Amino acid sequence: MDLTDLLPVLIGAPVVVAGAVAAVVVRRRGSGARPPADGSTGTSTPGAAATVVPPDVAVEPTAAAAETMPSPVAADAVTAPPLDTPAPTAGRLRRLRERLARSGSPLGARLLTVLSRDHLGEDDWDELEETLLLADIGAGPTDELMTALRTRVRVDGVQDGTQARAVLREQLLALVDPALDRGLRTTPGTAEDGSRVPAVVMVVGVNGTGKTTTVGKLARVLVADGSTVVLGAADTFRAAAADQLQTWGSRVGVRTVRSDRDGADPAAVAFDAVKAGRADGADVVLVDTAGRLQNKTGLMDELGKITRVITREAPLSEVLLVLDATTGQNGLQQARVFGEVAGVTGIVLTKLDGTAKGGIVVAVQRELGVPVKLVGLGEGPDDLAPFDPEAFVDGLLGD
Ligand SMILES: Nc1nc2c(ncn2[C@@H]2O[C@H](COP(=O)(O)OP(=O)(O)OP(=O)(O)O)[C@@H](O)[C@H]2O)c(=O)[nH]1
Repeated sequence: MDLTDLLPVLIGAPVVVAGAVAAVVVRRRGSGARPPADGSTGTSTPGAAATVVPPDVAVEPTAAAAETMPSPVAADAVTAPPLDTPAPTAGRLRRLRERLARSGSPLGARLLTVLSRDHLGEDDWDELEETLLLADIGAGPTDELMTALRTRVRVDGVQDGTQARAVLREQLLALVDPALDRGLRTTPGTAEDGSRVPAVVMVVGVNGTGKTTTVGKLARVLVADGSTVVLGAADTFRAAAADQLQTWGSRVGVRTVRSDRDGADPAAVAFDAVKAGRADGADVVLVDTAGRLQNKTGLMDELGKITRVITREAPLSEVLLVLDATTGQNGLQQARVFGEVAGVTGIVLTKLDGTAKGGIVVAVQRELGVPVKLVGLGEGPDDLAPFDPEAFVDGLLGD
C-alpha cells in the first residue's frame, strides 16, 4: 500500500502532494530531530486561566490570543528557530513497516516455523497456542485462530512454508478485522448557529503511555497534510507536559493553549483551547489530558467535566485512548476503565517498537470494541503511523 492509499484513511481528507504540503507548512527546513527540552519558545501571561502561546512564526494572534498576550507576537519571529518539516509520509510508511517487521518477527517467525513442519502433532499445536498467548493476542482470539488453523490444515493441508504463510496471513488478518473504520474524524463541523467549528480530538490515557508525544506527532501529521491545528495542554498535573506540548507545536508552527499554573483546572484549559481554535478558524483542536487519577470516580469526574465544557464550544470528534503496547494485561485493564468512563472512539497503541507482543492490537480491539487507529513505533517525531491491518500482519510475518 502506498501513500495515496493511506492518508485519506488517516485523516479523512484529500491527499496533498508533498510539494504543496511543503509550501503550506514550512518556511524553512529544520533538523527533524526531537523537540528541544526547554520548550521555551512562546509567551504566557501569569494569572490568566489559560494562555494562547503562539508558534515561532509571525502568525496573527486570534481574538482569544489577543486578549491574553502581553506583547506583539511578531517580535518572537525575528529570533525564532526554523520550523521542522515533518518526514515525507511516503517514506515514513516504508520505514515504520520495516521497524514493525523487526519488532514483530519473533511472533510471525515462530508461528511459521511450527506451521511449516511436516506433520503437526499435538505438541506442535500446543506450541502454536503458547506462542499466540505469549504475544498477548488474548485467550478468546487465540482459540478462534487455533480452530481456524486446525480446520485449514485438516481440509487443505499445508504443504510448504509459502502456503503456511498464506494461511496464517489470512487468519491473522481476519482477527485484526480490516473492516473496521479506522479513519480519524478531523474534519471541521458546523455549530447550531451555522458557524464553522473545528474538529476536537481529546487524547486520554494513563500517564507515561505517550499521550503528549502522540498529540505532538499527530499535530505534525495534520500540519503536513495542510490542516490548521491548535493544541490544548489540559494535562495540568505535570507542568512539564505543557512545555513538552508547546515545544512540539512550535516546531511545526502550531499554537498551544496552556495554563501558567500547575494544577489549573484542565477543563478550563480545554475550553479555552477549543474557543481559541474556533476563533482562529482552525481545522482541528487536539486536547492533551492528564492520566494520573487515582480512581475511577475521579477519572470519570475529570473527563466528564472536560467533555461537558468542550462541547459548549464544539462537539467532540474523537476520543483517542493511548495505550502502551509493552504493558500487556495492565494495558488491557486501563483500556477497560477508560472505555467505561471516556467514550473512547479509537485507540493509539504506542511503543510497538519496544515489544514483540503485537498481538495486543487484537486483544485491545476486542476489549473495547473500537479500532486501533494509530500506532507509535519509536520516539522520533514522525514515528506515528495510521494503523493498517495488512501492513501490520505483513510486518508480523515478515516480508
Ligand atoms: N519507543 C517509543 N517510545 C515512545 C513512543 N511514544 C511515546 N514514547 C515515549 O514514552 C515516554 C512518555 O511519553 P509522554 O508523551 O510524556 O507520556 P504521557 O502519557 O503524556 O505522560 P504524562 O504527561 O506523564 O501523563 C516518552 O519518553 C516518549 O518518548 C513510541 O511509540 N515508542
